[in-house]
Amino acid sequence: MLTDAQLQATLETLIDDNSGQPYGAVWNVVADDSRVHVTLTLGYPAQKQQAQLEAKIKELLGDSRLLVLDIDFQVKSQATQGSIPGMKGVKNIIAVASGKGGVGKSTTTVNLALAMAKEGARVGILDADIYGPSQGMLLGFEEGTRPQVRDEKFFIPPTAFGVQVMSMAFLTTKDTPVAWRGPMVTGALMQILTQTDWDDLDYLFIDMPPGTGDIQLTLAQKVPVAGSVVVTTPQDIALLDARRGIEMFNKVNIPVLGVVENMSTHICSNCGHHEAIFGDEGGASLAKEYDVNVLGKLPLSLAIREQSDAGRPIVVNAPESDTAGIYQSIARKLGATLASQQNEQIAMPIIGMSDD
Ligand SMILES: Nc1ncnc2c1ncn2[C@@H]1O[C@H](COP(=O)(O)OP(=O)(O)OP(=O)(O)O)[C@@H](O)[C@H]1O
Repeated sequence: MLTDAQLQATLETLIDDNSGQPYGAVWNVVADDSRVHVTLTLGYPAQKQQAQLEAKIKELLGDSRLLVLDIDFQVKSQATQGSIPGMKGVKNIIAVASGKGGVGKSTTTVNLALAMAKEGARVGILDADIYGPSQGMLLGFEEGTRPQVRDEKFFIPPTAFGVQVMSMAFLTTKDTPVAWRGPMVTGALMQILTQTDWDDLDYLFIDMPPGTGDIQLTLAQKVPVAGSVVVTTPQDIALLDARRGIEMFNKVNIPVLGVVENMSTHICSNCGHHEAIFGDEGGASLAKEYDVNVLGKLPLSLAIREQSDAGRPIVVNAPESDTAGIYQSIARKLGATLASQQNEQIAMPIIGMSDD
């Protein structure tokens, strides 16, 4: 029988699918005659991997004793671009952007946020897509939803499926934002961001306005972002636009944690056949050119659209579906990539809420 130290050393060599690297020294093993109790402490949440990891560990150790696996995690605040002070109540802000509209950025944001919450994290969404705020609809909020206000100063974000949500749409009528000019938009968004009473979030996802114009650039400079995700479709033109998205983040020193390729293949609803109508290497070549990862590819799927439209995104509506599994995998990879930045924010100054 292997000693605890030997078991631990073996586990350290196991490859973490989410980072592509060995797990390393994140294991603690305590064994007796009848059972092996393994605790894994990660820098990102991975609760949904419990069964899969148990199977991998059993196979690797080849030990006949009962295996008990606890997966713990501790999300750390990563540094922000130019060391901008972080936000109170939020460990890491992740900006989700696209070079152009309609590629599925909002759908990707909501499903990734919900997937991250299912992995065990505390998650929020800020809908900064001023020209087409859709997070309220995607999460099934009634039209006219308004946040509660505390001390006449702070918004308490409404929650859906355990995720805290704020949107410009909760504060305006349908026609208001159209007339807004750039500086007003960024000013209003910064105000919403800093005046929201975010409650102890590991990750706050920002659904950015589509495109790479002044508003997006100003937001990327002002919001204390730890990392970004660029959503693209495989068509060439969208990829060209996605390049601009990556370049924008590079310009302001925000790490691009990865690319999500949306509507990547078509799945026939009759026979289930996958077809890459727009080619299947677009995201990969983009990622190679800019040295970023493709975090995952989502199919063009009727279920994604229908369930989003119905206010129950697929990750909560059909959590065991293959598509929900892809979002879970992307969420974990995103968390692992962010945690591996080795850029932890130390003695973080904080902006935003205060009770003074
Ligand atoms: N993988 C997918 N399969 C099928 N439909 C999808 C998929 N992803 C998004 N959609 C649908 O495409 C439309 C556009 O998606 P979404 O609103 O998320 O895009 P967006 O990039 O945020 O758009 P905008 O730039 O206008 O905010 C929606 O009707 C959505 O349901």
